[in-house]
Amino acid sequence: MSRSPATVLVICGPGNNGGDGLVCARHLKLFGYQPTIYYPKRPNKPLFNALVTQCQKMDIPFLGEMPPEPMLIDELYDLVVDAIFGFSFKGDVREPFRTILSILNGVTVPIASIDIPSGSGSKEVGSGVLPCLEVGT
Ligand SMILES: NC(=O)C1=CN([C@@H]2O[C@H](COP(=O)(O)OP(=O)(O)OC[C@H]3O[C@@H](n4cnc5c(N)ncnc54)[C@H](OP(=O)(O)O)[C@@H]3O)[C@@H](O)[C@H]2O)[C@H](O)CC1
Repeated sequence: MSRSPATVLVICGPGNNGGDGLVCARHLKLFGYQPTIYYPKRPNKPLFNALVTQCQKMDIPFLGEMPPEPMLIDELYDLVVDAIFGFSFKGDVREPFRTILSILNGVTVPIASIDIPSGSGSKEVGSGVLPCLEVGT
């Protein structure tokens, strides 16, 4: 990690894997890291709304857009947390996640995947993102 505090981009998907990402961001902040969240497709359910509120109250920023180039992610963040899809991913990956996964496949900073690498088994993204670490839940 090159910055102090280290910066972490947490990318959250629309299901419980994404919810785990929101919890992860909160804990990162509590442990002194500098998380930023990208959460493009938010289910309108009380649990997820509450998790978002908790992050907002802890002043964790939410990005409005995915950084468009892998190089930009490499410049701004020390680590990416992939909380996009877990075990309920199926079929061909749909937008906006198709673009997101292809950008992630170009980054050189470490990627930590929650549960499993997002997009595993998809034809478009091969074996999914290539994490340096998988964290089971
Ligand atoms: N006991 C446990 O094991 C626990 C695991 N947890 C974590 O939760 C995930 C599984 O959560 P789940 O909500 O079932 O599913 P996912 O987060 O993996 O994803 C579901 C959403 O993904 C969308 N989806 C699925 N396939 C695609 C695709 N090809 N393209 C785009 N989007 C896709 C899906 O959308 P639909 O439109 O299909 O509905 C869902 O929105 C598990 O892996 C753990 O990380 C929990 O923390 C609880 C305990």
